[in-house]
Amino acid sequence: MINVTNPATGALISQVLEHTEDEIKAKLENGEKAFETWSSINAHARSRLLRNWSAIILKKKQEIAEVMTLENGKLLKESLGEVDYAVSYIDWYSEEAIRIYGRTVPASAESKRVIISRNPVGLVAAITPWNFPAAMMTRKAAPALAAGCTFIIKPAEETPLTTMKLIELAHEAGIPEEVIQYVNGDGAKIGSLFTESRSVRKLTFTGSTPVGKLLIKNSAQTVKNVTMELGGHAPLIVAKDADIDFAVKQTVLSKFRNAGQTCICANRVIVHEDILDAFSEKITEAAAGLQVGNGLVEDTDVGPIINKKGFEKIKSQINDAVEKGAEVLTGNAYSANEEKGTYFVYPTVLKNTERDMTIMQEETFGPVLPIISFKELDEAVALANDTAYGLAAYFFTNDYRVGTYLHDHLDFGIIGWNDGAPSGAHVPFGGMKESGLGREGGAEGIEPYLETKYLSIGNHM
Ligand SMILES: NC(=O)c1ccc[n+]([C@@H]2O[C@H](COP(=O)([O-])OP(=O)(O)OC[C@H]3O[C@@H](n4cnc5c(N)ncnc54)[C@H](O)[C@@H]3O)[C@@H](O)[C@H]2O)c1
Ligand SMILES: N[C@@H](CC=O)C(=O)O
Repeated sequence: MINVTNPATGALISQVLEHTEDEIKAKLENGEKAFETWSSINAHARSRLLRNWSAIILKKKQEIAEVMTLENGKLLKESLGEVDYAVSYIDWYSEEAIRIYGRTVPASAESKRVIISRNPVGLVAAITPWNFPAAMMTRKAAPALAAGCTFIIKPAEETPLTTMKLIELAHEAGIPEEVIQYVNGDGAKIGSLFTESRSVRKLTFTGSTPVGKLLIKNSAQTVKNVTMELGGHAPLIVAKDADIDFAVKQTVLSKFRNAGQTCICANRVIVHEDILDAFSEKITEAAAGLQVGNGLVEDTDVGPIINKKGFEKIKSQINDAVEKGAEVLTGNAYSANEEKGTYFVYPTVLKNTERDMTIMQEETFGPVLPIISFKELDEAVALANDTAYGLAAYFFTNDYRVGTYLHDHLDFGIIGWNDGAPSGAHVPFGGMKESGLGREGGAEGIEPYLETKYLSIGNHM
């Protein structure tokens, strides 16, 4: 049994049954069998079913958002926004379902014809994290179902309820039970069952880089197609000419959303030395004004940290930075109750940070903003690229030459130029280097669910 608790209060919300190994294997078999029928239904019918699903979700938006806030802790307004964000993936891929085109290619002989078709890969297994329990699920399920694949998901143990609700609604919308399924239980155990299974033809994962690497390695046993959306360590560069007030607003949005527990959160702020004091003062004032508390309370700006492990990681990064000489401009304050299991971190701004501090090397996943200064642009680029990660990067400038230079030189999959919130169903989301493989969203996001089949017809008239 998995206990699902509210990270803001420690209260038990629900107990969820863990699936046994036999049950999981049976579900994988059912998913594989259902592929035969689901993949042969015409694309317009699949598109209509996806539209039914999104309409039903929107009718239950408030209920789903409340469940999400209870199990994840994020602000209710952020949960409501996430339901819309999750639905936008279903809507986008309901439209892409009817635009999966093949090609004909001029043959090399008069007696031949060549046809290239795009076909669904088969049963898709997904493993998702707790930080976006609705959107990370639909970003995978919607393109999979649109392409004609069947789908099975293991949500994070911390937040299974949102996923279970969305899948119940998919069935209510008319999508057959074996076409979209969930299993609950331990990540490592279910991960092994997914990677070992020959029924699963594709694995899609969002979560930490170490787990992603393990899944890539284990998927080699059955040569599975994989998509990996892993960790980030986003730099945010503020150039000398930037509109400081605008940059501060966007940095707050990027950094403190979901209490800093977002893979594309700004993790290091790199500010030109001429505006360092002005920027630091303004961002400190903005961060210090944020209210920390329960996401169900209207005035809250920053909710709880998901669990003790996340809390300890954030605290140790702040301590390491302070020990190595960082100046605390605000924060470095906590409200933790071990007995209840509730952990809050007050928005923290650190100045005088250095490259050798852990916070400048690793993903924080918390509301902490370290600032480092630069003089020349190539120095800012070197600092930004000095990481094994390559998910998102941001910069603020109104000088097109600075902007295009930064765009050309930053090694990241997602770039926000004067934009702290670049995500969307219509764009390809994903990272370079150890931040992942493949893209989700946009026209690119359906590609990983399709195989290319080539037909050569000979002896033609
Ligand atoms: N890219 C993202 O959106 C994202 C999301 C969540 C966490 N993270 C990163 O990961 C860190 C730790 O968070 P976490 O512990 O929730 O992430 P995690 O990678 O451990 O968990 C994500 C998902 O993977 C599952 N999982 C765990 N171990 C597994 C295994 N061996 N095989 C298969 N599945 C497994 C979990 O049950 C969960 O569903 C965070 O601090 C953050 O840096 C990134
Ligand atoms: N925050 C991401 C998801 C991963 O954390 C998004 O914007 O989609």
